[in-house]
Amino acid sequence: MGLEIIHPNTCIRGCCTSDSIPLHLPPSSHSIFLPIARGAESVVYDATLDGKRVAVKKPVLSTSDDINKFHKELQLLCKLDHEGIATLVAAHARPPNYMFFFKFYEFGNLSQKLHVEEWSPSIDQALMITKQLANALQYLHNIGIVHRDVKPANVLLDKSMKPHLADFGLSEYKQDLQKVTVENWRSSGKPTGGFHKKNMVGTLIYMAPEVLRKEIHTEKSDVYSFGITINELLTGVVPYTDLRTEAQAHTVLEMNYTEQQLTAAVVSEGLRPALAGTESGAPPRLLSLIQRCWDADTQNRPSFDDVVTELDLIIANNKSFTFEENAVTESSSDDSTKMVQPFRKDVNWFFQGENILKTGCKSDFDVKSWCNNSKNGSLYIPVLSWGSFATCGRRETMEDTHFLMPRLWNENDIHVFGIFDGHRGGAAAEFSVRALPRLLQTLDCTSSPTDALKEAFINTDVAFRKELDEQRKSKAFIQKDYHPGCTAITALIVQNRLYVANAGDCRAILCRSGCPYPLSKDHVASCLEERERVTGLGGQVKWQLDTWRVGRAALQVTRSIGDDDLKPWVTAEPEVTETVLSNDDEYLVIASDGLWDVVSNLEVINIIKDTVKEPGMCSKRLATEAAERDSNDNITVIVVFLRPVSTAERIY
Ligand SMILES: Nc1ncnc2c1ncn2[C@@H]1O[C@H](COP(=O)(O)OP(=O)(O)OP(=O)(O)O)[C@@H](O)[C@H]1O
Ligand SMILES: [Mn+2]
Ligand SMILES: [Mn+2]
Repeated sequence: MGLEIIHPNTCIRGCCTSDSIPLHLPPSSHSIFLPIARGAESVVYDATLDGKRVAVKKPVLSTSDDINKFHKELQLLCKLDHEGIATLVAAHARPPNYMFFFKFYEFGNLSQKLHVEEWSPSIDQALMITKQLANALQYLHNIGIVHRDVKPANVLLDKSMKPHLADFGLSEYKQDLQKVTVENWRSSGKPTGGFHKKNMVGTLIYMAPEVLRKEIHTEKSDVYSFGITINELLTGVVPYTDLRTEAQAHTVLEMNYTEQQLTAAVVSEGLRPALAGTESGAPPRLLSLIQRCWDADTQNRPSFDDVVTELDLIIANNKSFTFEENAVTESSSDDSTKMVQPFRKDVNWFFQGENILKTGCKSDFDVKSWCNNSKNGSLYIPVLSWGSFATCGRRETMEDTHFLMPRLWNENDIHVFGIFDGHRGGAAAEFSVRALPRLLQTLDCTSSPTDALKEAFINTDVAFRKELDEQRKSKAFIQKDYHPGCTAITALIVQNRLYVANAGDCRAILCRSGCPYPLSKDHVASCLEERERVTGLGGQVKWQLDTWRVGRAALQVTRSIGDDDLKPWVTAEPEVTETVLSNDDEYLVIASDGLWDVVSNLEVINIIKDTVKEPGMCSKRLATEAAERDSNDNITVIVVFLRPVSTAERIY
């Protein structure tokens, strides 16, 4: 910053000083714009300082305690200098304005990224974030500071997805912890007041048992919160909702802990969030590190020095895993290679799908050609909100996957959503959920949306089968009769037009003027048209057991990605419908057959009618209903509202 430091560079009281960070600023140096977040104790604004974008944190100062707290936080921030910690670039610490100026972190906080944007990091990204965060905490602990509020909402991400630990509002020096803990709990004597209200609510799920028991907070309490945070990063699941991994969807959905019950369970029953599975691509050593971090006994938790050492080993092994995935495994006496061995037979299909475009990724596609740019102001543009819910239901494994990609290409009026329902294993669904949206974004500029969707489906199928073939050839433990596949449905919204591409028996419907309006047709062998298409191509369809089925594999669906033993009959070419949206269109429901098997189109509309009008809640309600009706399949539901919903309808 070219900002001049005005001497003496101190706060009004003289207790905060810095050689490099300006502590009072001329009013002309900065402009403050809209708030980006309202925290419990501050409002954070988008702002510029000396021409550069910054985030300004203005604490709510209502008592003299609040002002003391501001000075304490500033003193502390002036001492910190680490790339894994949000950088304070300036402060203003004189009445009437008390403000912190931070470097602006473009990608917001990790909690938003995971749960609002539903970002799911690759294992390499997750490991990078884990390592940087551990480095930052190691640095803090080594200079004698305990953060005390480690959680995804306090991890800010920059453009390259590097994490920066923020929010030192609760931090303390180690030597002061005992005193502070006692004071804090004493002042929380009032049932709703003080520390309890401010510092407990919202962060409860990251708090270590000793903190919940109101015993002394130590630096090991940060280790616990770190463990919970990293597990959340790997699973994408908010702690204790555990929804993606539970077998009995309906009982879990109704399991609604009160804060007290949760506290009791964490403290005395050792309850923890569901640990990430190896299907997340996480090395088993990382999973066991997480468990050690959240051990009930502080003595069993590693220090951050230990965490960092262990992470270095895990990352080194992970590299050899991802780069040598196809290599022949040779026996080796090296200990670290042995750890990796059990992993090599599991191909990470998410990862394979993600890497589809490593080479030849061109993006000269001018998507604007899809939009109607006429000055005609009467063009109807739906206002979207979206949510999803996925559960494995009564099955033991989850073979459904889905993605939500609103504002594709950063275009306000282009959005894509999709569901993949795997069969004969999850590989095709895992591969496709990453590959298809990527392929869609790199098509050449002449395609119409309909053709682009068709091409994306077909290219995904070709790429998946090619990858499978390569895995087979490289003797990567894949059996000869392994022919995974998945059905796929994708809804693309471009301004007022909705395109639904479907291959298989997922389904999308629109609620138009209160009635269900189908947007896709199920491709199953019991449908005469499809049966004729398959036999026309020389494929076999036979009545077996209870229904029509295709080929030796006896597949019920007639279109899919993968299923290479049934190509070309079971084609990946989707049928695409185009619908012009108007103000009559309320919402879109896309789901895997786990829902449609037991809930009809009309019932879906009726269920949403008496559910809180929030898309995530509606999705969950539909999936719960299907689970309760004994759907014996995985269930994935996406709900997209196409009109703004009034607050009254939301709260209800
Ligand atoms: N430098 C920054 N760049 C971008 N966004 C930021 C920045 N600092 C804060 N934010 C946003 O503001 C939110 C609140 O910031 P912070 O946690 O520092 O405030 P707080 O009032 O202490 O919040 P809490 O309610 O967690 O106590 C962050 O979660 C983040 O979304
Ligand atoms: Mn915060
Ligand atoms: Mn805070």
